[in-house]
Amino acid sequence: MARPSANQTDNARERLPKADLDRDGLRETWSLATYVRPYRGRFFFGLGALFSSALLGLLFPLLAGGLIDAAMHGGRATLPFVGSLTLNQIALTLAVSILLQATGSFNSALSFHRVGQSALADLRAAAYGRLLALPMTFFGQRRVGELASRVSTDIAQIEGALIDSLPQLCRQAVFLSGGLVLIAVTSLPLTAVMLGTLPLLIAAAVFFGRRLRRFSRDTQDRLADSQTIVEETLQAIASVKSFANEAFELNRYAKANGATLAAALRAARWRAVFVAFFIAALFGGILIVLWYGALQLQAGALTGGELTRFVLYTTFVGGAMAQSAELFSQIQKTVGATQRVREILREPVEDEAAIQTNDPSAAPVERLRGEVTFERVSFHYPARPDAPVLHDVNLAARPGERIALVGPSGAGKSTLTALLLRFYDPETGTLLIDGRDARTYPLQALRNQMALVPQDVLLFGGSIMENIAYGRPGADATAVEAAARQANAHEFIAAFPEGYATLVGDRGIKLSGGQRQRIAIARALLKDPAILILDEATSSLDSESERLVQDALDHLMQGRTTFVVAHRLATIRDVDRIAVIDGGRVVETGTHDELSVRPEGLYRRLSALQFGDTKVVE
Ligand SMILES: Nc1ncnc2c1ncn2[C@@H]1O[C@H](COP(=O)(O)OP(=O)(O)OP(=O)(O)O)[C@@H](O)[C@H]1O
Repeated sequence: MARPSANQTDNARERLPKADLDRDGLRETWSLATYVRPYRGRFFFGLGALFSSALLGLLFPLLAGGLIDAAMHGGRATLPFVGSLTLNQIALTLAVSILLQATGSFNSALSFHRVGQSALADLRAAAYGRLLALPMTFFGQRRVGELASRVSTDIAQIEGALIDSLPQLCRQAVFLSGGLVLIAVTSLPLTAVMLGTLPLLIAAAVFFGRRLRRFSRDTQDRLADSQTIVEETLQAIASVKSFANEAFELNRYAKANGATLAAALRAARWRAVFVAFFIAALFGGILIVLWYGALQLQAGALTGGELTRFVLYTTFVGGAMAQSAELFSQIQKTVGATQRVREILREPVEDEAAIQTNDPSAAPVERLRGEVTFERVSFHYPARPDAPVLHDVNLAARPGERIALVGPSGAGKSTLTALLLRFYDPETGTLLIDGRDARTYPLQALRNQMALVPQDVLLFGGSIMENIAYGRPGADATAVEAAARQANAHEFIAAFPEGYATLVGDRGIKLSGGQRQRIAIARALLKDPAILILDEATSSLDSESERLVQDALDHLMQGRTTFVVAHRLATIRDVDRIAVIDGGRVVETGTHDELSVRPEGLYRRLSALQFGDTKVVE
């Protein structure tokens, strides 16, 4: 999946639902502390630095007011908590406090970033590890792309909370409580006047805030709609162009874009009204405080320095209050994001042992002989309990036997191979491998002895060497080359100027279907499995390529039990036995010759369909 851009992530974060701040939600969020624990030393150091710099910040109005008082009263002023100082001493203290404050801010910012990023890297790794270990059932019930982007958005939200919101919350809490205490110390009547103007501002902020949020969510939704159009059309650009539908798509986009603009303008009008009101209310409030303060000054109840100090503290308190609404909403979003990430971390994995040891070889199984027996196996996919897929399937493969699974589309061929790989377990009946119930083997160790050569071979972004070595991570260059030779891939690889270092995938060269298949065969050869599953490509290759692939497959199948999911009957002449599947049942088994002569047999009918009425595969 394409990595979301910063902008997309921000948009997605903007749209995250908020959770109720109930006890469970907060407990879930608190559980994130596990990820911070390894870095707790640095975390508490950062917290200490943060509180010190916030407290030093609170000194500023006190000293600034003191400067004015000293200037007006013979060069010396008496300050609460500090004592009597000269004008220059006050200025020097102020300069030192600013320096210390900057040092504290530097240390706290650096510590919170380090702790936050490290904890988040651990959380991302844990979430990814968990996702990889979840059973196929989980992926069958969710849209994987959506899931991946949701996890990355949720983790970005948590990251923002750890790095920005939490330190901000602490700083603002110091400013709010410290500021309130210090303005009350400065002048109680003036504090009462200031607090009197607050309810109006808070009510306005809540009223406008709700509307603004609704409008901006609306804008984001519409923006997402128009982005979906862009993504869809770019992904399917070949279809758009081949249908010459550029104008149609442009029109569709123009409508969605127009709706985004209309929503954005509606939000902008409210925002403008809000800004105008807030500025008028803010300055009005300051005017009232200043007017009353000036009266107090005139009456001699307050000094000029005290009034300055008071106004500065008021801006601290006001700023902290204004930020608290945003911080509160960030906390709500973070609680929601944590809950969703924790849901994934709690999902049961398919093989707990593999997760814990993180080492597939931890529970080794001796080399399997490759005997496979489906014994009265019935199965339905967990997502569709009402649609049975396999009914009472009996099928046995001797070690080294090659069995082709043929049958109409949707008959259940791939499902049988999915059970063999233990992506799912049978509903009833048993799958035996070397005479032992497949469920009793350690999952990773079992899969280590199987290889799947799929229809659509996925090559990872990286070199050809890395792509082949995927079959046995850590394999050396000689082994990779030997596998490539056996898979008839060496020649075309060596013909590239960069040979095995040639990059493939999104940023590299594009290989043909036949070349990709031979890479996949080399991968499987390197893995050296006892049991092999070939999901044959539906589209035919040209005859030369087909010969090379077939030859490579012959090498691969030697000495291994092989199940070939066959779509084209022409390619399965050499198998030992054919199992014909229809409607989830094995309806016929036998060799090509045996099945071709059964008068009413399904195989004979399928052959007739593929090769013309009279001709049966030879
Ligand atoms: N993940 C899934 N969840 C639910 N149902 C599924 C799933 N995968 C397949 N099915 C259903 O199971 C049935 C058998 O599918 P399966 O893929 O095994 O058929 P097939 O014989 O391999 O078909 P084809 O030749 O077209 O690949 C189909 O009806 C299909 O719709």
